[in-house]
Amino acid sequence: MKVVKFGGSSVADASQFKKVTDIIRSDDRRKVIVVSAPGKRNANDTKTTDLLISLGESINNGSKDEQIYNKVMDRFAEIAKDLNISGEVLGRIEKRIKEACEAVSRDYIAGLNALKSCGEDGTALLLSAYLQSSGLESSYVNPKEAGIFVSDEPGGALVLDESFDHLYELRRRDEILVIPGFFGYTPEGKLVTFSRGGSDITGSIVAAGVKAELYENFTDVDSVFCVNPTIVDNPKKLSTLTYKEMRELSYAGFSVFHDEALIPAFKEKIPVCIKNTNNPAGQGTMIVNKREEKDGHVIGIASDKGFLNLYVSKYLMNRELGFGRRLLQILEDEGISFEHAPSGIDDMSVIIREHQLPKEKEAVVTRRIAEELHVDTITVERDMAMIMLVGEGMNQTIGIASQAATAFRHANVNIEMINQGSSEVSMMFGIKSDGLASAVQSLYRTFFS
Ligand SMILES: Nc1ncnc2c1ncn2[C@@H]1O[C@H](COP(=O)(O)OP(=O)(O)O)[C@@H](O)[C@H]1O
Ligand SMILES: N[C@@H](CC(=O)OP(=O)(O)O)C(=O)O
Repeated sequence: MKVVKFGGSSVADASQFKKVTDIIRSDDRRKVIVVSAPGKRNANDTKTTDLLISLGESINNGSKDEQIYNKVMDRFAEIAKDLNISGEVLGRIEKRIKEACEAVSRDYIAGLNALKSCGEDGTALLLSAYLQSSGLESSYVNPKEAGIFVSDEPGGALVLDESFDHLYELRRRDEILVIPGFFGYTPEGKLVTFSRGGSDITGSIVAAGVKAELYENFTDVDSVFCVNPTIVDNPKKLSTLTYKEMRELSYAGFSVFHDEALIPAFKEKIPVCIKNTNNPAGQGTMIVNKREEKDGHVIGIASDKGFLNLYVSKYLMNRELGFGRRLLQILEDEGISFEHAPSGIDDMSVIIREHQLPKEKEAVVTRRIAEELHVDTITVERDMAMIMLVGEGMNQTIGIASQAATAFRHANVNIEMINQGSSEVSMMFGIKSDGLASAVQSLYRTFFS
């Protein structure tokens, strides 16, 4: 049995639904289907999830934006019309969206989660109806019915262990099951979504639960590339990656697969295959537990903007027991999570995502650090980017850092920070954001040309 997830780009319009149906029909092991909400049809389009979020915000600000509401409904109506799906299905979708809009007025956070889930829910209803009308026996399965139970963390839910046994029961069903991705229910019955891009997580949870032979993740690229294809033209395709490599790469910027989505599949050792809905015959990328050719080379370069460096220095910091703990405690008190914390004898840097430390909070945090830790210097440098070189065994290979440093020099980009850290499979470089593209291109030439 295979679990197959189709991302937003794969269900963006009726012609994509037809490709999805052909893919499902072509292999009778494709029994459990997880879908996202309709994504962008072209570069200037808006994802349905983003429309739903804007709709929820408008309700919260006091007046429901009817234009956005109509845009959401039009997207579903157009797909239904082009696929000849009955008005009853569209009526069900509309009813759910209206109920979620009312829920937003009562309780913004809970209501917004319900509203966000309508994108995936509507897609699942439409797809199962279309599969039926195409002669494939199929049912829509709500995540509650499937037994996807999650923690009560709206917009960032985590799966609860009990889900996996419930999901195993789905194996008893004969027809093709279509499950909306991106959300689950707390044991008390409250709908909660995963973080953005979370349909990948649903797919992985379901694959682990039903003990699938393969988790196929269909998107709009032929494979995972060794570098973001929007930064380097025609980059090298990766045929195989390990779970560990992919998790590092996703976390550090490979948006093609959610970084949290690997864990359930990894625990059950279910291989993951990333494939293209627009070219299903292509080989795709396999993500597995072990890769044969561990040649010690860099296999991927991930990058992301939007970081800051909170830097503190204090003479004799090395002698002050508990300094690091107290600094990180202040961040914890203020609800700020950090990414990396490289340190020197008298200095410590904490790398934080910029959205975690808005300007108002920055003032509070820096004042507390200055007053409570009596530091000599404290600075906050924004507009930082992180570049991660990833590859199993890479850190045992001599010369990677020096080759990387040469690549940065060729790109004329100053390295602000290097962190080989505790990960066995990655090396991180911090630079100013404006040098990101040229640094990544230069690293690509060094390691892949
Ligand atoms: N290293 C990479 N390899 C492949 N795609 C990448 C990579 N980094 C970023 N991407 C982007 O990820 C996109 C696919 O992910 P996403 O937009 O979430 O698809 P979906 O609509 O299927 O959920 C690609 O179109 C590509 O632009
Ligand atoms: N629709 C949700 C969840 C998701 O996984 O979407 P996509 O498959 O388009 O990345 C989002 O936009 O966050």
